[in-house]
Amino acid sequence: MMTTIIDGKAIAADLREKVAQAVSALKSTHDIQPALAVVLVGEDPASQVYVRNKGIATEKAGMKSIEHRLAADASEDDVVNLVRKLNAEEGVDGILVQLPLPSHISSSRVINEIDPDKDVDGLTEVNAGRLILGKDGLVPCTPQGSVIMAKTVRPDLTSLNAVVVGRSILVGKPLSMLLLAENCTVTMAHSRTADLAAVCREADILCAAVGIPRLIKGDWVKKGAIVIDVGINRVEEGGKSRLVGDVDFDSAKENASAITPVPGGVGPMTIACLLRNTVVAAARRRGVGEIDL
Ligand SMILES: Nc1nc2c(c(=O)[nH]1)N[C@@H](CN(C=O)c1ccc(C(=O)N[C@@H](CCC(=O)O)C(=O)O)cc1)CN2
Repeated sequence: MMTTIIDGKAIAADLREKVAQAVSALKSTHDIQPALAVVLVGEDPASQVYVRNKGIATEKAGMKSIEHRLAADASEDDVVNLVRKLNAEEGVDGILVQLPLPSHISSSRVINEIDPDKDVDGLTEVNAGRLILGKDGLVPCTPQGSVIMAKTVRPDLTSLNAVVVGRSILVGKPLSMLLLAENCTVTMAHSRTADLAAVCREADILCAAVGIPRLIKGDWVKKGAIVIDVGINRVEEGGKSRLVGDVDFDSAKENASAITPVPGGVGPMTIACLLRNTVVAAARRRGVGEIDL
């Protein structure tokens, strides 16, 4: 069987181009330049890279990028006060607090301070509620990117059995809701699911977001399934550091009809969807209405 390797970089580049066109139209017809504010607390090296890449991508799409960096020992109140200030700023359309936060700060408290209409990560309780209720809101970026990728190989997901392995707030739970909205029959599985292999074998769409390197083996993948690997795990192998997913790519691709690689799969979609959410939020907040991207 020919297996399609779903190219996240190419799909993300395409989405970023569409966002840039929407931004250009907002500027020329409404004199609006969307602005994204990113808050980074501490010096986590990976977070610094992600934040820098978000800033570059935001500017490349023609939007304004605002960065706020707080020291690792900033208090929870310092972060909350900054979020409140950004909520009140008319010119800020999107607010994102880079995760993880230092352990002395409650991410849940900080995130839920964000104005839901500026919550471009889609992580506030209000946006989680909107997603469950099927109302317009802002949808978390990585799950949004995962569904876009699956739909590049199978535009209509109706009636498919989707298994989501992982139940995080950032990915597993919202991804399950998005697949339900696509009319899939969704099973939410996790590291403690009894006979996880058997559950995975039922999947027409198998999404792995559990954070365990290569947990999902090739013989857990049904012939012809679409495999979306959300895991990004750094492992040491042969004296070298490399990124691997939650799926054992080489064996899984023998059975899958389509599969996302790591790196170059879902990861790049995260930032592209963030840009999309920012332009969508800007158009709604500023009374232009819905943008179709
Ligand atoms: N507030 C948020 N914090 C975090 C999120 C998020 O969506 N919102 N997600 C991750 C980190 N992240 C973005 O913030 C992110 C992770 C990975 C990638 C990516 O493109 N990865 C590449 C590989 C990169 C490498 O070589 O190291 C890939 O998979 O191809 C983009 C964004 C946690 N925090």
